[in-house]
Amino acid sequence: MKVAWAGSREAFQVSDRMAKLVANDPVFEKFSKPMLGRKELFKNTLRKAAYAWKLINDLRLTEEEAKWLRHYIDEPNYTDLHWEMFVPAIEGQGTKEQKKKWLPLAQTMQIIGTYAQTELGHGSNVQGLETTATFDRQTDEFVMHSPTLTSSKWWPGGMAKVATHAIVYARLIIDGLFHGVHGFIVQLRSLEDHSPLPGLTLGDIGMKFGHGTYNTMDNGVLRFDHVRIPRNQMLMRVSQVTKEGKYAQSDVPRQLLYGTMVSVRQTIVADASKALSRAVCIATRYSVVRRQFGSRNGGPETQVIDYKTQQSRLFPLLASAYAFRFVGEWLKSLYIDVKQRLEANDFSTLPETHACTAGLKALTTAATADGIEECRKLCGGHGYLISSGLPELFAFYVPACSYEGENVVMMLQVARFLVKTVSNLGYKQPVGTAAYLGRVTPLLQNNCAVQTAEDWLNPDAILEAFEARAARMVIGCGERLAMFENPEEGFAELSIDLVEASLAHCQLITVSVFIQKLNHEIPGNGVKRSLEVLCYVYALFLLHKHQGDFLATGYLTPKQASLANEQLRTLYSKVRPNAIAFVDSFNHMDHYLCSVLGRYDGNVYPKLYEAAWKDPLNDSDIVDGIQQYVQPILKQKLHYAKL
Ligand SMILES: CCCCCCCCCCCCCCCCCCCCCCCCCCC/C=C/C(=O)SCCNC(=O)CCNC(=O)[C@H](O)C(C)(C)COP(=O)(O)OP(=O)(O)OC[C@H]1O[C@@H](n2cnc3c(N)ncnc32)[C@H](O)[C@@H]1OP(=O)(O)O
Ligand SMILES: Cc1cc2nc3c(=O)[nH]c(=O)nc-3n(C[C@H](O)[C@H](O)[C@H](O)COP(=O)(O)OP(=O)(O)OC[C@H]3O[C@@H](n4cnc5c(N)ncnc54)[C@H](O)[C@@H]3O)c2cc1C
Repeated sequence: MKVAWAGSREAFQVSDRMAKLVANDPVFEKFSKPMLGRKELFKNTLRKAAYAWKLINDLRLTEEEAKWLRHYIDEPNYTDLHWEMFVPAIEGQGTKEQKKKWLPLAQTMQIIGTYAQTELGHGSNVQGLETTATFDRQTDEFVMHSPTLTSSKWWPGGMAKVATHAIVYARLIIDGLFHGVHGFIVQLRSLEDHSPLPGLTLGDIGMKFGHGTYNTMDNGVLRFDHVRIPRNQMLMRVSQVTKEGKYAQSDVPRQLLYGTMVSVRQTIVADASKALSRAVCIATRYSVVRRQFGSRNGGPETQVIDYKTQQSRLFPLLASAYAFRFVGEWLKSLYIDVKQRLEANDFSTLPETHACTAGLKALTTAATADGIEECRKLCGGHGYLISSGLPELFAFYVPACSYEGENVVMMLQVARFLVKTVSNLGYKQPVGTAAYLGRVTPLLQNNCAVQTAEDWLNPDAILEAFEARAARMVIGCGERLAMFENPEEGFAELSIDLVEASLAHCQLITVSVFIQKLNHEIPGNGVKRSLEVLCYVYALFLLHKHQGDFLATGYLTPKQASLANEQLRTLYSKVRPNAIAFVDSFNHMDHYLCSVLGRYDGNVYPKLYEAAWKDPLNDSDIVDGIQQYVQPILKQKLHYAKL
């Protein structure tokens, strides 16, 4: 199962080696992070990043190994933006000459970059950005300027204190004419003494949710006061500005400007399973150790994992972790394919890839953030302790619902893709993830054939149910949209239904990828049978959670929906004996989990007790402030005492 989770034996070996490297190195200790002040926390992260970079070079780690190293160090930091956004932006949007100049500098970290798109006033609406880049023909330069307070760049990671360069998104203006938003490479700091360059105001935007997690990152604010950059620092693969100030667009579609976001959204989907599996591992191990009620004749109480209600909250999350792992793997291969096509100027699959990355980013991050919080509650009161590992994990993870495309805004992008697909049905056969929309007649006419709970243990029945639900919701939206004279007004009016239809479409993708995985790629019958159980749990849990959709679209009868639920209960009993094996297969080491509740050895109570004594308040019996503020209250005799 470890191999099935990792993807291959080699992948398992690489990640396992890096997990051990990090766990065994005291530099990467992280238990004390929540006790550190902001400055210490930040400096500590700088130190770890420098040490990690040295390790990567000294040990000549491959890119794959370096990624795992970063993963297990488990600390958001400036290098994330450098590697995940700055470098890909140059790769995807730079010309050959620009790549030749900038990539070697970036890849050796002689310059450190960030991605400065969001502003104080606009994040989701990229076309609404206000920063200007005005071409000056006399000097062959762009003048970067922040004309309003709301045009201040706001949020870019690593920008406040570390980055030497940024890809800045700004409105291109030539001779007073606006030519849309474009990316520009801008130097922010001196490479000699790291001071901000003239004309720039740079700072940190302040503390964020949670303590020891995202505050390791210096998310920044940046303002320009007529800062000049050479013309050749506009990223010019999509559009070019000549020395004479002529604006030209190549055959490359404008959407490629958004390409870096496609790349990172794919990474975010691949990472969702890592965060969810971590929370599920903690909650499952603890649920086996924790006992409440049910003692008979003085015997042990019941392990909380044996309560059906606990199983009904925990096991769907366990199954979701596996589902997200497989859909992440699948999306990565889709992305690698589109990347190769884009390099060869084939843009045909970009719209579908955009819809998949946007929609799956929204689906997986929302479910993972909610799932981590559910795991915290599954651990009862102890889940609220920092030492459980869950509060900090939640604080670290939850901004994924907002960054890289706010989740609802992303689902609306999927909706645009689906509406377009449906309106083209007469003359263009849909392919890939939308292929089912080409079979609307049977999907709208045939109803579910399930008659017994056993009938639900059938991938074809499940797939057809998810296809019919999604098709009926999407087509229904299409029909209602057609009644509006103004399509944009209709889209806004129906946006709630459109978001629900997009979610149904994305859930269909996750379910079908899980089923595909079982059909083709699982080594070993035992592993395959166990994963089948999880696949059914995932699908039937979604069916139960969204049974309103399945019933309202008329595909299922109430009886069939309740048979699905009956089957789900039976499936929980099949998951139970393997629950610990399922979470051990994630191969999360104690160092990575950083949780006294999720320890591999199950030695929870002594370690929980021990962790409490490490709190600085326990350094002495009488702490600072007691004598000054508590003792006087105890000793005073005021009139309230008489009441
Ligand atoms: C201490 C430890 C140290 C470790 C040290 C290690 C050392 C070094 C290690 C080296 C090793 C290397 C590896 C390191 C790896 C590190 C791993 C790190 C893992 C972390 C991964 C996660 C990173 C997360 C970081 C988070 C930071 C966050 C960043 C951000 O948030 S950036 C800002 C993001 N902003 C948004 O997403 C904005 C959202 N808005 C939009 O996208 C758009 O405005 C819109 C789409 C909503 C609307 O667009 P528009 O107004 O143009 O309108 P439309 O008409 O809707 O669209 C037009 C048209 O375009 C199509 N379209 C839209 N978007 C896209 C797209 N993206 N792609 C393609 N097409 C698109 C749309 O469909 C329309 O098409 P059409 O006209 O209909 O055809
Ligand atoms: C931790 C973190 C790190 C970040 N790092 C970076 C970075 O490195 N670089 C960078 O450039 N940015 C970064 N960002 C910014 C991030 O990309 C934006 O916050 C994100 O894109 C959301 O945009 P917004 O803040 O404008 O939200 P808004 O769009 O203002 O969202 C507010 C609400 O309005 C709703 N809404 C907005 N538009 C619509 C619509 N059309 N229809 C219906 N509802 C709508 C949303 O659903 C949401 O509920 C980061 C953010 C965070 C939290």
